Parts: sequence; structure tokens; C-alpha cells
Amino acid sequence: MSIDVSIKLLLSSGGRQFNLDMAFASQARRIALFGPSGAGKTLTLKSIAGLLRPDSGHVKVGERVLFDSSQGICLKPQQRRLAYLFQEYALFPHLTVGQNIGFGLSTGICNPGKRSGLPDEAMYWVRTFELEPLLGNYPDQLSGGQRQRVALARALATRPDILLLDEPFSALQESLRRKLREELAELQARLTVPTVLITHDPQDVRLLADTVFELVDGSVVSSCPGATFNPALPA
Ligand SMILES: Nc1ncnc2c1ncn2[C@@H]1O[C@H](COP(=O)(O)OP(=O)(O)OP(=O)(O)O)[C@@H](O)[C@H]1O
Repeated sequence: MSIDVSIKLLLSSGGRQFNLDMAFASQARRIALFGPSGAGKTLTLKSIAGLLRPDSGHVKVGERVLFDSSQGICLKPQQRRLAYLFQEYALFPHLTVGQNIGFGLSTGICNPGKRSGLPDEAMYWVRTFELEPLLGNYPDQLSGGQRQRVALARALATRPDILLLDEPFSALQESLRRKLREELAELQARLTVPTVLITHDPQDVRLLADTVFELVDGSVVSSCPGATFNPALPA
């Protein structure tokens, strides 16, 4: 699966302007967009997800055109067949693990006879990530690693073509960050779905990306294999 992004977006507020002029294309399964705060990582991810509409350009995933200003194509977020994992995974605190994973999934394919009430695709990830014993628990009763697996199961159950990861560890202290990063790398190795990760941490890039694009001031300035990544600028 390839991803091809070429977008322009001019934002102005309070007398300041930000010029997003982002272009990258890759066939790598694990892509990272790396850059300091304010480089345009979130704006790019939102544009891919359809949460933000660029002024011009295109976003293609494989053969599918998600956005193309010249053809007047702009698919709605729910039509884009991608999953977006927000910072710290944003689980619903008042819903159980099972309800969190089932949230937003079509109930039409549910087998009502099943105890979990979850469709087969969701149960596949529940079993793969060993979440079955936790289905009745609430997020605050889980470890960081378990929360990560719940969020991934919830995302993957929608059968996305591509998985977008938004700074998953940004708010965590270093020891937990290291542990969850290693766990995520192991989970990633078991997935076939391509991932696009945004981060300002070179360690995330080295462990979680095959290819990295380095962003500065709204544009890509370089790219290289993730494993050997050494940022030109400190993030
Ligand atoms: N609605 C807006 N109007 C004007 N400027 C904006 C708007 N949204 C974002 N920006 C600016 O665009 C720039 C890029 O923002 P973006 O959130 O993509 O950065 P980022 O690389 O994700 O940073 P961080 O790592 O801090 O999340 C920032 O300078 C931000 O202030």
C-alpha cells in the first residue's frame, strides 16, 4: 500500500500565518513524520484523515483518492477507511473495554448470541492482543500497555487501510514511554496495515518507522530509513 500526499494550506490567525506545503510519497509499511513543535505534523495528519481540508493538492492511499482539489474530490472522514489513534489513546473512561472496542462499529454484523456482543473482526483483535479477560474492565483499571492494546484493537476492528498514530507517548514519563514504545513495535510487527506516525522523538522513529520524513516549518526537508535516523535539528 502506498501513500502519496501533496497538500497546501495557508492558515492565518491573530496576525500570524502558517504555510503548510507538504509533499511526500512512500510505499513503506511504517512511515514517520518527525519534526519539532509547530512543524505541521498534526495539520498533515488531520488533512490525511479528512478532519481538515487543504486549499489544494491530493491525498492518495493505494489506488484510492481521498482528496484531490483538481478533481473536486474530498471524502468524508468516515469514508476514508483509516483509523486515527489520538494522543494517549483517548479511551472513553465511562465505557468498559468491550464497549470501547465496540463503539462506532456497525452492530449489523454482530452476533447477538455472543457474550461479548462484539463482531468477529473486533473479537479477532481482542484475542490477538489477549484482551478477553479485560472486556468488562474500565480504562482506569488498566495498565498503560493494556490501554494501548485496547486502543489498537478498537482502531483495527474498523478494518482501516491505514493507521494514523498521533504522538502516542507524548505525555508519558520516560520509563513508561520506553516500555510502551517497545510494546507498540512488537504489536506493529504483527500487523499488515501500514502506519503513519507523527512524533518529535527520534527514538520513536528508530523503533517504529521504516521511513521517516523530517518536517520543518510546514514542509519536508529530508527523508531516510527510520532505523538510522539522526535528526538534523533538535526537536
Ligand atoms: N487554525 C489555525 N490558524 C492558524 N495557525 C494555526 C492553526 N492551527 C495550527 N496553526 C499553526 O500551524 C503550525 C503547525 O501546527 P501543528 O499542530 O501541525 O504542529 P505540530 O507539528 O503538530 O506541533 P506539536 O508537536 O506541538 O503538536 C503551528 O505554528 C500552529 O500554531
